[in-house]
Amino acid sequence: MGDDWRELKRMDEEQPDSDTVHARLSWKNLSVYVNNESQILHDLCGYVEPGRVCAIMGPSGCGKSTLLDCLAGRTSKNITVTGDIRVNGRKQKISYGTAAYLPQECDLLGTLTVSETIYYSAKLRLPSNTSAKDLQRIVKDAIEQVGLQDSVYTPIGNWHQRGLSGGEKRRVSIAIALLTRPRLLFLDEPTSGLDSASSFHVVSTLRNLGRFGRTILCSIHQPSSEVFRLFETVCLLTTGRQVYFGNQPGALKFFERAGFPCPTLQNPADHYLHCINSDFDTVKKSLKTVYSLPRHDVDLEEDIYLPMPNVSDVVQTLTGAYESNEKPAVVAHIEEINKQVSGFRR
Ligand SMILES: Nc1ncnc2c1ncn2[C@@H]1O[C@H](COP(=O)(O)OP(=O)(O)OP(=O)(O)O)[C@@H](O)[C@H]1O
Repeated sequence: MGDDWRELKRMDEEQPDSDTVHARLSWKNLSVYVNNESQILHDLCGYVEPGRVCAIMGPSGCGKSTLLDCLAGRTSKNITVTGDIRVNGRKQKISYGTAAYLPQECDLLGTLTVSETIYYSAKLRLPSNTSAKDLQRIVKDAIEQVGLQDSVYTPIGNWHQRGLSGGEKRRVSIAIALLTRPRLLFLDEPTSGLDSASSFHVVSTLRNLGRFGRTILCSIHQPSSEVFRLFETVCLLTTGRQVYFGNQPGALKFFERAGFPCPTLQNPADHYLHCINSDFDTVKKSLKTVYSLPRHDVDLEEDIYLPMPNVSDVVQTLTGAYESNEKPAVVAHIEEINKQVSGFRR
């Protein structure tokens, strides 16, 4: 921790307002192996520009957290990463304070209030010589950035004391992550377990943080259409392979061109996940058995439940279309931004 603090102090001295220093993150030919044997991510490419919020989406087990962990530089020992990960055009280890990582579950003390929680976290995370005035200012900024000004005296809450809602607790965790003024923010499923309104509030908060020039990446499971629209960039994975990477409206065109247009009035995120989630093949198999049984009073219309061809065929078509039509442009863009930023001071 001592080194981390020194690093943070150095950053503060060198970059008095690190909020204004931007981080362009890119990854190319990124593959990940477990125990040097089985491959769980295959040749992924992508980038996130400052001010943008990128959603990593895909079915359970497709590698969302693994990708996030690799990019944040926090993989476990049995994982081998190959490929090229760059921040502002340079291969570099992401240092303390430059990036913050929010795991799915963040433990907060239920008896403390919002301001106490953030204040004590600031005392622990910031250099020990931070003045009381600066500490107060940083805490106040963090609270304001996540929109918790009206709840500063509310206890976090626990099983026997009523407190914040799930979405508000998630925003407290985001505020804590902001204390070191990170330029890169990684969040593992920040909306898991939240209802659609709270999810919308959390992702809107992230979008707002993007306005300060932060580069934000988060994995997300099944966003509502309102939440999905808040993401500027989408990274769609299935079984560790890239199905789509690019801007969010572009995904609609990509699926349409590949022969799987999103039905009118359907949430695009649901449609994409339906197309690439192989669990649907298993469901179809079991439903076929149900359909073969004599029907009673329930009039099941098979077309409603089984509108798509086999997911494995769809995935093959989509990954092929991505490789040949989209990926070259993604790679060219990565090379372009890395060329541009390599001359900048990071
Ligand atoms: N350290 C590890 N050792 C062994 N297997 C791993 C390791 N990390 C990830 N995996 C495997 O890699 C695959 C992808 O896991 P990952 O957690 O990245 O998926 P995910 O998309 O985040 O899933 P979920 O949405 O369920 O959280 C899974 O099959 C998982 O078991």
